[in-house]
Amino acid sequence: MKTNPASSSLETCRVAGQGEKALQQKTGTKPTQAPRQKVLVTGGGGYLGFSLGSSLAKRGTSVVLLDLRRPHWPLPPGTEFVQADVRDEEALYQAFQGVDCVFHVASYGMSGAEKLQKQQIESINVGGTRLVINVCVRRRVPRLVYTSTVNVTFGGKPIEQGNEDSVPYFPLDKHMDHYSRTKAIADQLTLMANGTPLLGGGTLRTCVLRPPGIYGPEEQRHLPRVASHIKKRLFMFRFGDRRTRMNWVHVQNLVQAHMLAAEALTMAKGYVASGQAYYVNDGESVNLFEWMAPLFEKLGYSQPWIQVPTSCVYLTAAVMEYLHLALRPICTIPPLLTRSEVLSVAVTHTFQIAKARAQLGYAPDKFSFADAVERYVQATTPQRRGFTMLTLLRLLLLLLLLLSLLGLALYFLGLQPLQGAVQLL
Ligand SMILES: NC(=O)c1ccc[n+]([C@@H]2O[C@H](COP(=O)([O-])OP(=O)(O)OC[C@H]3O[C@@H](n4cnc5c(N)ncnc54)[C@H](O)[C@@H]3O)[C@@H](O)[C@H]2O)c1
Repeated sequence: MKTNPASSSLETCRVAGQGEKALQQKTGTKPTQAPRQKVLVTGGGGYLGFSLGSSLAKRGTSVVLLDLRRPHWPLPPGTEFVQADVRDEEALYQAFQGVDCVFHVASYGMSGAEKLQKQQIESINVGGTRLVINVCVRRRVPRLVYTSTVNVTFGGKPIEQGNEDSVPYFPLDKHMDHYSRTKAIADQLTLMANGTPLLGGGTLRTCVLRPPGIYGPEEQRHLPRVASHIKKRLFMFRFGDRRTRMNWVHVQNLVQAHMLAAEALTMAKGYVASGQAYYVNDGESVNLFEWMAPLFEKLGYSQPWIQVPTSCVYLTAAVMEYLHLALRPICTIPPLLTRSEVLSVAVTHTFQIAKARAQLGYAPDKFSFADAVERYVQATTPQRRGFTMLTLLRLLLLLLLLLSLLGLALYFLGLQPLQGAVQLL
């Protein structure tokens, strides 16, 4: 993985707890060498969490990766894996011992079928965050960085070059998916916890980072899913205006932002990030279908060429969501797309990173999506296929399915999903 030259060293960011400082004054002792810093990353088995933990460990920090599941990758030196649930307070209490900074990265329900598991999403994203905050206070962890998302302010209405002051939280009751709603609650809980006194002395300082979609080598969530849809010829369709824009962030840029945010919660940096939110992205706005062009190219498939009205795609997504829920007791049919995913593609939502640049010193490196695709294609067996009769048959079947789903939608759902579609027209 490419190293990040722009990220500054975390060795300088250890903040002695107030009790520790008092002890030094009392005894008149001065530490000759700063003790090794220890941080904990929840969701440390996931893509961002593991990349962050590995980068921190490379800089000499002792890292605890806490996750329900083991990382796919071998643990690098300086890291320790703790298998635990962020909803298990006792497990968190054990794991947070001696930790200086918690990066709360774990979350659930971001994409695909997970998106519809409401209870699970709520208990992990909201309940888990509450416990993480409580245990920081009980364990005297002075810094907490929360990985939020742009979805806390984006709910399907256009946002162009929004910033932390210009765009308010999207109303909680209007969010189209539970993931975004619960991330918004967790984002606010984290910011509200800023300034909480720690048990036994000191103050908890918190901040939140709001990234858009994450990409990079070996990314597991978006790229393989989209690639599999492309290989099944489901991405012959495109929708949305060609002028629609969104941001992306390379994992290493996001790692850089997390490290800088942790540093900016220290006295050395005047606690500048204390209680602050930051949008973080690569500093570029792109159209999704143009941005994904290298993926089609490298997989050997043609670009999506059939333009479908967004309202049709939205309706189909609504039907697929309802079907998924209705059939759940019998079988699992993961929705190809959810309504909020359709809106993410079809509605412009771009954000400035000026605040992160100015306050954190964030300076995104230039990365290309094509490189991530190259790595993905090398790791999988590319299968180039021609436009055969079988493909044509599949396409016809798909069109038939879309039409039947539309019919079903009109029949069963009445006007509710139609209203959303009409707004899009
Ligand atoms: N991937 C994106 O495009 C994207 C975009 C915006 C924001 N984010 C945010 O970035 C963070 C990391 O995303 P990622 O792409 O690395 O996701 P990921 O799914 O790879 O990682 C999340 C990790 O959280 C773990 N987890 C889930 N429930 C848990 C629980 N109860 N206890 C402990 N661990 C649990 C999962 O096992 C997983 O390893 C998340 O907070 C996400 O909301 C991601």
